[in-house]
Amino acid sequence: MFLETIMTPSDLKKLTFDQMERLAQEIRSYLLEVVSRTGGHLAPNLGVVELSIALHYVFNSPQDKIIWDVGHQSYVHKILTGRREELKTLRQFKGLSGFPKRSESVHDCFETGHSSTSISAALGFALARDLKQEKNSVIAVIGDGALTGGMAYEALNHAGQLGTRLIVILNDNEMSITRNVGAMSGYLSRLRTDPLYHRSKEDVREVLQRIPNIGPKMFKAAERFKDSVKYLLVSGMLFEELGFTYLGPIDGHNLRILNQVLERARLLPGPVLLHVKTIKGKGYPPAEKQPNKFHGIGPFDLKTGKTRPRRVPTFTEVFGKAVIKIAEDHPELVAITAAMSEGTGLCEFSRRYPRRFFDVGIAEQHAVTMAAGLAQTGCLPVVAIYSTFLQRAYDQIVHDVALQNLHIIFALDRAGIVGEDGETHQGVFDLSYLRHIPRMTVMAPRDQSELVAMLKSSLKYSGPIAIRYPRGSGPQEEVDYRLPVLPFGRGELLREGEDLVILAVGPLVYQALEAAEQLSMKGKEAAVINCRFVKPLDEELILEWSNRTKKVITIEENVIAGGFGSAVLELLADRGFNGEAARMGIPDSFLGHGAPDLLCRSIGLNAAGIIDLIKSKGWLDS
Ligand SMILES: Cc1ncc(C[n+]2csc(CCOP(=O)(O)OP(=O)(O)O)c2C)c(N)n1
Ligand SMILES: CC(=O)[C@@H](O)[C@H](O)COP(=O)(O)O
Ligand SMILES: [Mg+2]
Repeated sequence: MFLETIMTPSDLKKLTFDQMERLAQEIRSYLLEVVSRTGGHLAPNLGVVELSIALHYVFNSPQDKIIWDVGHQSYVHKILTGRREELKTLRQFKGLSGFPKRSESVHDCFETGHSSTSISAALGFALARDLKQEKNSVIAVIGDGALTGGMAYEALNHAGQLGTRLIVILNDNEMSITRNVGAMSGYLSRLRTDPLYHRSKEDVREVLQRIPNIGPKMFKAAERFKDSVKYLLVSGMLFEELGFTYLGPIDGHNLRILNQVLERARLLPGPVLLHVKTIKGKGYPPAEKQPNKFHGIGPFDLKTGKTRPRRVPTFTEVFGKAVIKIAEDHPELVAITAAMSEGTGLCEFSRRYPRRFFDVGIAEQHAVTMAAGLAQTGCLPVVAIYSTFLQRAYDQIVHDVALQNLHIIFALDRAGIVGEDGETHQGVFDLSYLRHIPRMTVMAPRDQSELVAMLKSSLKYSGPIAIRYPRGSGPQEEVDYRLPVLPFGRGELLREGEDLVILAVGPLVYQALEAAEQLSMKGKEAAVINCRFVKPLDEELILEWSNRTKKVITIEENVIAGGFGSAVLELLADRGFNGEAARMGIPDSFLGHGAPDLLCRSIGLNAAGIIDLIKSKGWLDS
């Protein structure tokens, strides 16, 4: 077993190519053994086994900097940099992160998680190196999906102009999470497959020279239009025009070729783009066949590739069904995703309404402003973007949507604690980054049926509307799709009580009810309000019960700073409230990875935490 001999990248350099090929097989088996138990991003990592080995063979991390775009494909890098054993704790509470983490290793030089950041970061490393007159290499590994993110072009544009030494490795497996989209994807596939694109200028000269009489003249004429010749016949013209030396496309599973071309790239003076062709899920037939399913997967049966069936409908599934039902009666409704059609539940919608479905690629900013154009022209866009990824489009929401007061429905999936994806993916800022935007409506359903009601109600409201809901199954096994339109801005009194009031947002309502039951057994009666609207607040209901009990607790799956609780404190302060209030939510720090209930418990964001808070305030005794 060569795998056990690899503790640092330098151990790799002792191996022959044949031994490295054996190592690649061992790594694949190990990935399958571990990820089938822990869950994780299996297919992306199976696709970069040889590339990761070759990178650490040719370059000298940590002196040479390797930045993994998105970073979901960094498990092999972690195995090669001394974390083979810790991989067994992958994505578990206090275990190894599923993304690069500087606290884990010096070889993780930059943290990623959101897409398309690697080239910008790499350019930063390269420029700092140049300023310090150092000589190390800087490498960004970016996927074809991540290359649909606009930030990548901002960086390519800048790097190409500066001409600094930088290596961008385009890991092209023709997949984002689902099949890749966009004109760039089409260009890359031509680079991969069209023989014409593989010819060099010399080949063209030879071909044209063979044509008697006119051949040489043609070549001279073509020479004059060198761009067209270069564009037509030299591979990777787009990148060359941006100032990069384009190498490839090469087989990303051939260690000898990888090592040879990486060695060449290492010695080139300016920015280089190496186009590498890989197979997402390579080496595990179920993943090769369904790279989307195995992009990010829960624990699964290695023999069958099957995951544990889920009984309770997820918020995502309910959203997907409800938006189709609504679309049947509203031809103006269009649905938009940013490369997350499966994750947001829009696949069936895309099949039913292909002309009313848009997958923009990993381009959240573009998605929002395109929605603004659609809304301005009579469509009703439903923009389904994870809470964390919508952070990318904050200014577009303010500048292109709210300012023009456009009627757009933002479906914020994965809002709240997502769990195993950790800090970069927790959807815990949206209540804070949305509620202060003028004209914005912000809602949070307590369960799947209320999500349906909010979607339907949003048709009757005006302006920009955000509905935020969590990852995974909701509390209901049966969903009622017939709920009536909700009264705008109104909360729901779920329980009366004279001793205190708990104002809860989303599914945390059920933790509040649980706490109220426990308090009742201690002789205290808590009122519980389902605060469906984070903006506008139901001021009347909140003030009534705050003044009545004089003790207020707010609880939300959002950072405490600037969230729902802050909005309530602002209201109470403005209205001269003279009681006591306490906020519960995510503390002012980044929440790591682990199972959501463990993470909630770790910060007391549950019924027990509510009781503990009440005890700490001495409210049980008063
Ligand atoms: C800003 C942002 N939007 C969406 C995502 C979700 N996401 C994670 S990986 C991925 C696809 C990446 O495709 P690619 O870069 O080709 O990598 P591959 O998985 O194919 O190796 C997407 C859309 C993200 N991480 N960041
Ligand atoms: C790496 C990445 O950003 C996505 O794959 C993300 O992990 C998907 O999250 P869900 O599993 O919640 O859809
Ligand atoms: Mg890809």
